[in-house]
Amino acid sequence: MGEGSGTSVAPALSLTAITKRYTEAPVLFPTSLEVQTGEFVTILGPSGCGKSTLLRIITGIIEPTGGTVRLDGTDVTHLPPERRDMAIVFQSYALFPHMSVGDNIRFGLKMKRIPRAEADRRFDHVVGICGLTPLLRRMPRHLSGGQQQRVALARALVMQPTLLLLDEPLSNLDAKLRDSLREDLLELHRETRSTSLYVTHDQTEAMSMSDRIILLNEGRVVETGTPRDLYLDPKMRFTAEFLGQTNIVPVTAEGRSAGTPWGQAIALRAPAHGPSQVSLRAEALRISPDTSGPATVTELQFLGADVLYSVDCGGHAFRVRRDSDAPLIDRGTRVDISAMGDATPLQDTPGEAA
Ligand SMILES: Nc1ncnc2c1ncn2[C@@H]1O[C@H](COP(=O)(O)OP(=O)(O)OP(=O)(O)O)[C@@H](O)[C@H]1O
Repeated sequence: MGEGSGTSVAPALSLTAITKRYTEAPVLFPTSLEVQTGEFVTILGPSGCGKSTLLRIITGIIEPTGGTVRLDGTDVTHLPPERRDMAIVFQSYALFPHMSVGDNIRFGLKMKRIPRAEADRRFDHVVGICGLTPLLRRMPRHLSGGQQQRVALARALVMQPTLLLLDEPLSNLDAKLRDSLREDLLELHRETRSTSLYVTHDQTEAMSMSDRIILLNEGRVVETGTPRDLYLDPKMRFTAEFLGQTNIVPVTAEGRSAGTPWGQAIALRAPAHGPSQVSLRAEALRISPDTSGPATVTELQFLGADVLYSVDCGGHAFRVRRDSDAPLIDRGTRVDISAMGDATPLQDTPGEAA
């Protein structure tokens, strides 16, 4: 991976107009994406959206119906998996059961005939940062799930692949272990400066780990961006609803301004005309008791740090989050409602039922 002097460096991975049909119906519509060297990118989407299909195409387990896969600028579309410089960590740890932890990690280095001194250097480095030194002589069956996944990760990292693929690697672990391994994964990514493509249906994992998220639905890229951009300023309705909890609010737009069901004019970040929709997060809405207010509290849930209110406003249901140290507002109370900040008009994704 040369740093071209002044010339642009090819992305570690680039997919151009990848399509896939197993039978009649397309599973992937023309899909293009790039992962730059050193990036941590997540492909996020609900079950059945085509994540595994895309991953299998990237690894070379299946061929796409159309399009091109490039690794560091080289076309690998028709190369078998073993000739692609990638390593993959699966949700099932897939360690060799008859080999010790140390031998599992060394296996790939031997297969690739990496010279002894270089192999030892890489092995020591990765084992050290993965915290596996005390476990090197153990057999996989004597390890916990979290430890096995750490070994699988070390086995992949030691190969220093152009691309590290992580296929739902945390989904077999319990919630607490998942949180701590998530932090470890990020630290490892930074320390090894690997280029990582993470695949998950879990929006919390995607938001907390990624430099960028590629959101997939029904075989199409819906939207791509940093977790912050996708959460705070989604352009697509699907994005707004998939990431966190939000209110899809019907508005009447006139250029850069839109009228809400409670009669407030809110600023739009992009112009729109006529009936439109915007996403307003539960924390972006405010309510306060007001006997002549346009809304009524229908439900409240105490969640610890905050209280989630359900509010009815002219037949529309909205959710509003308030700090729990603010005075509680009882069910049945009339309230005034307002939105903080501006909003982006949402678009429906192609193929999505309107
Ligand atoms: N071998 C196959 N033959 C026919 N259809 C398939 C095949 N593999 C997957 N599909 C279909 O392709 C679509 C996408 O499946 P895929 O496994 O890629 O989704 P996914 O996002 O990885 O889902 P999950 O998170 O549930 O694994 C689904 O409708 C699935 O039924």
